[in-house]
Amino acid sequence: MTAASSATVRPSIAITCGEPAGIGPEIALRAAWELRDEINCVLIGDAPFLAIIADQIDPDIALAAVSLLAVRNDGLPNFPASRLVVLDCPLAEHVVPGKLDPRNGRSVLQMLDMAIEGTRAGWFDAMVTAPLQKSTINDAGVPFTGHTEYLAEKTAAPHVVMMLAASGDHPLRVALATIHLALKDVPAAITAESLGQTLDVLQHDLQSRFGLDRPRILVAGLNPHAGEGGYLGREEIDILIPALQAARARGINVAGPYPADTLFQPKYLKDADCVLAMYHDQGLPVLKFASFGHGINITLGLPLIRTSVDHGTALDLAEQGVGHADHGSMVEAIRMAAKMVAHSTASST
Ligand SMILES: NC(=O)C1=CN([C@@H]2O[C@H](COP(=O)(O)OP(=O)(O)OC[C@H]3O[C@@H](n4cnc5c(N)ncnc54)[C@H](O)[C@@H]3O)[C@@H](O)[C@H]2O)C=CC1
Ligand SMILES: NCC(=O)COP(=O)(O)O
Repeated sequence: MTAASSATVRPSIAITCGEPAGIGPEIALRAAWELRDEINCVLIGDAPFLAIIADQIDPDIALAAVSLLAVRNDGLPNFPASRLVVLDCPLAEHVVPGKLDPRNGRSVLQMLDMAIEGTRAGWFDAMVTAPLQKSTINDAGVPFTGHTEYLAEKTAAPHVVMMLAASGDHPLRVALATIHLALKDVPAAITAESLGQTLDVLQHDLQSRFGLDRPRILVAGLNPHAGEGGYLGREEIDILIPALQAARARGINVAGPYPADTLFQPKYLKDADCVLAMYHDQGLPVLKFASFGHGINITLGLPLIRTSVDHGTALDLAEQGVGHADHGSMVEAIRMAAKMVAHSTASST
């Protein structure tokens, strides 16, 4: 039984604080404190370091540190909402805001490992991640592409999908057919099989985690003008159209491929639950233009709920000290995780 299975209990959500030299610790603390009456946010990070940042934000923020061993033995402690629980994940080195130190890279990954363990064990109902610096994890000697791929590997998820969502009642949602991939490798990665798996994951998770009965998915073409009848590329004719036909035959409400430059207009979007873009920089700039600062990054296809912010580590802001970063996207990511917990609980009962 997870912590949110009783309506009277605040959902417990793990928040990994991410790259310590970035804005992650600050936005995690600010958001957790703001939401404390509705959500039990458990921060995962270096407890003494977080205490310093908390004090700089607001001396009223009260933290209670617990060790992984204690939680493994006794479960999450039950503190009142006026104290934020910190699951201690010690850093290797002193942090200088704005200055990356690969010696802390492995601790950042340990935060993720703790969140995964705790979410799978039922200490947490979901996990939310603050941004990390992908290059610093690689500089620490660990090949790393992103949280999405790391979580897929650690949970043995066969196929995951990155989806970003704006906030609001009828939010724009943009999912990606390929994720962190060099542009030159994109065309070869788009196969009928991978597109079919992506559409299956989208359909499944939009139903089970978002409560949408029959989600309508619009698919962007890969090439300009969706290939212009084959004169500007054949991927639409050879791969996308057959994959969409097969998905329709499986009962998925999918349309396209549409030219990506015309698809993102209200006429098309008003009846859509999600747009599937073919690659990272085809879909995400649109979403970020529409809602930067309030967008949410969601990983679909995992055996757990994970959301994140729509931005990176913002070292330029961290370097200036606390008080410059907007924590709006973190608030939305935590709220979205809590909503997904509620939908998932409802759809499994
Ligand atoms: N979920 C994650 O872990 C993500 C991590 N990243 C990583 O972050 C690092 C830096 O990426 P960049 O491309 O520089 O993007 P970035 O989002 O860190 O910064 C881009 C611009 O947006 C501003 N900005 C970002 N977040 C803000 C906030 N909360 N409030 C106010 N302004 C904000 C920054 O000051 C900067 O001017 C990279 O290593 C990248 O991989 C990027 C996106 C997501
Ligand atoms: N552009 C989104 C991004 O890079 C975040 O990736 P991930 O760390 O959530 O996989």
